[in-house]
Amino acid sequence: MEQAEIGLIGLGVMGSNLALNIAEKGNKIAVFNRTPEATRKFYAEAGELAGQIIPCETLEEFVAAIRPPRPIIIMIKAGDPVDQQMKLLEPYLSSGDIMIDAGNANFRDTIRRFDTLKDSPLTFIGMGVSGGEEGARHGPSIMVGGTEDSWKRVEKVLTSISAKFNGEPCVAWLGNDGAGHFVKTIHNGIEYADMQMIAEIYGILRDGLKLSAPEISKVFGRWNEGRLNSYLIEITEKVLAANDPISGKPMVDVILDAAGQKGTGKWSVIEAQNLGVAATGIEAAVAGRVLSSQKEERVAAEKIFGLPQTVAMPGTDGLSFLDDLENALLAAKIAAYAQGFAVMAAASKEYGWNLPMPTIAKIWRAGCIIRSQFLDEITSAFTKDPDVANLIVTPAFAQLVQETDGALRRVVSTAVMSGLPVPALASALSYFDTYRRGRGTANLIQAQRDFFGAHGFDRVDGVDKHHGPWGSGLNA
Ligand SMILES: NC(=O)C1=CN([C@@H]2O[C@H](COP(=O)(O)OP(=O)(O)OC[C@H]3O[C@@H](n4cnc5c(N)ncnc54)[C@H](OP(=O)(O)O)[C@@H]3O)[C@@H](O)[C@H]2O)C=CC1
Ligand SMILES: O=C(CO)[C@H](O)[C@H](O)COP(=O)(O)O
Repeated sequence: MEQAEIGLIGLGVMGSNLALNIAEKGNKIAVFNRTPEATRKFYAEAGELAGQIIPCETLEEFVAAIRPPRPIIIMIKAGDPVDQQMKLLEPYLSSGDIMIDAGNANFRDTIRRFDTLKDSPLTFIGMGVSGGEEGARHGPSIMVGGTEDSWKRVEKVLTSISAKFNGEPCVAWLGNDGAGHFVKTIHNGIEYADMQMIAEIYGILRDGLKLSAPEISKVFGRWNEGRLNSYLIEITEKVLAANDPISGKPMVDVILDAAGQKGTGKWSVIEAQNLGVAATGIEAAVAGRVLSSQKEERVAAEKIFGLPQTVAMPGTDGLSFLDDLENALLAAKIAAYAQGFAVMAAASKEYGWNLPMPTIAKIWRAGCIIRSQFLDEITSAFTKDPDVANLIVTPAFAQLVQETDGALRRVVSTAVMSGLPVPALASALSYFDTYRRGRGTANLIQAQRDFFGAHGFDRVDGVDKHHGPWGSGLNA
C-alpha cells in the first residue's frame, strides 16, 4: 500500500478538519485517534477525500503507514495528554521523525519537550494553529517554533494548508523551541482583549442605548465595512442576528453571561507580568471572564446595590455617539495590539528567539481568529520600523490614536457615569494617558517606598542622593 507523507493524531474538532485540509491539498495522510470510534466516523464521513486518508486503529499501524522520516502532527487536548501521547508514540518512531504538537500548549511545556528530544534522533516542533474549525478546514494561520532545519522539512505541506492573504501564505517559522506557542498564546491574549472590548461596546448599545440584538447586529454590520473590518466584528454581527430555535428569541439573549476560558489568556497575562510588560487590555479581559463566571455573586450583589441610573448618551439621534463607539473600539484595539506586540518583543529578547514582528503581523492577516484589515496596517508599520518600542508611536498609529482617543474618552466617561462596566476600554484609555505623560506620579510611590523600606530613589537632577529626609519609617 502507498504510504502517507504525513500523520495526524487527534480527530477532534481541530484535528479532523486539519486532516481533511491536508488531504484536500493532495497530501496522503495517516490518521489515529485515542478512541477508535472517532477514527471510523471521520473516515466514513471523509467523502471523496477518503482516498487520501489511511485510517489507523493502533499506533503501530499508524506509524507503519507513514513514509519515514515521518512528520506527525499531534492535535489533542493540551497539557498532560500531549506528554502521554508522545510517550506512547515514541517506541514506534525512528531516527529523523518529527513530532509536531499543534495544540494550544503552554510554551514552557514546549521548551521542555523540545529540550528532552534535542539530543535524541527525534525532533520536536511546537506549532500554534489559529482559525477554529473553519480555519483548520480551509486555511489556518500557523505559527511554527523549533529548529530551522525541522521547519524546512514541513514547510511545503504547512504552506499548502495555510490561509493566504493576497496570495501570501499565513505560516512562518518564528524561532527556536517555544517561539511558535508563545506567539500563539499572545495571539489568544489579544483575542481575549478584542472580544472583551467588543462585548463592552455591546453592553453600552444594549444597556445604555437600549438597542435590541438585531439592531446591534446592524451596527456591527456597518462597522465591519469600515476601519473595524475583521472576523470578530463579522461574527458578532452574525451572532447578534441569530434566533434561538427553541424560544424564538435572539440567541444571545438566552446565553448565560458566564464566559469560559482554557488558559491561553491567563498565560499571556502571567508571561507579560514575568517580562515586566504592561498588558492591561489582556489583564482586563481575563479578569472580565473571571467576574463573568461569578454569576451568582453578581446577582446577589445587584440585589444589594441596585444598578446606577444610565445617563443620556451624547448625540441627539444617537448617531454621533455611534461614531464615537466605533472610534473608541478602534482606539482601544490599538492599545491591546500594541501591548501584545510589546510582550512578544520582550519575550524575544528574553528567550533569544529573534521574533520577526512584521512576519507575525503578516501571518495573522488571514486564517486566524483576530484576522483583520487592521493587521495589514500593523504589518506596514512594523515593516517600516521592526524595532519600534511601541506600535502606538509609529507614525501611522500615532495619527490613528490622535484621531480616535477623544472618542474613547467620551465613551469611557459616559459609560462610567452610567455604571456600565468597561474595564478593557478604560484600561486602554488609561494606558494611553499614562504612556504619553512624560511626568507621572511614581515619584510619590518611590518616596513612600523609601520612607517605609529605605528602598532609595533616583533624583530628577541627577544629584547623587538616594534617600529622603524622613529617616527610618519606624521613627516617623
Ligand atoms: N477548538 C478551537 O477553536 C481550537 C483549538 N485549539 C487547540 O487544539 C487542540 C485540540 O482542540 P479541539 O480539537 O478543539 O479539541 P476536541 O475536544 O474537539 O478534541 C480533543 C482531542 O484530544 C484527544 N485527547 C484528549 N485527551 C487525550 C489523551 N490523554 N491522549 C490522547 N488523545 C487525547 C481526544 O481524543 P478522544 O476522541 O479519544 O477523546 C480528541 O481527539 C487543543 O490543544 C486546543 O486548545 C487550537 C486552536 C483552535
Ligand atoms: O485557540 C483558540 C482560538 O484562537 C481556541 O478557540 C481557544 O480555545 C480559545 O481560547 P478560550 O477557549 O480560552 O476562549
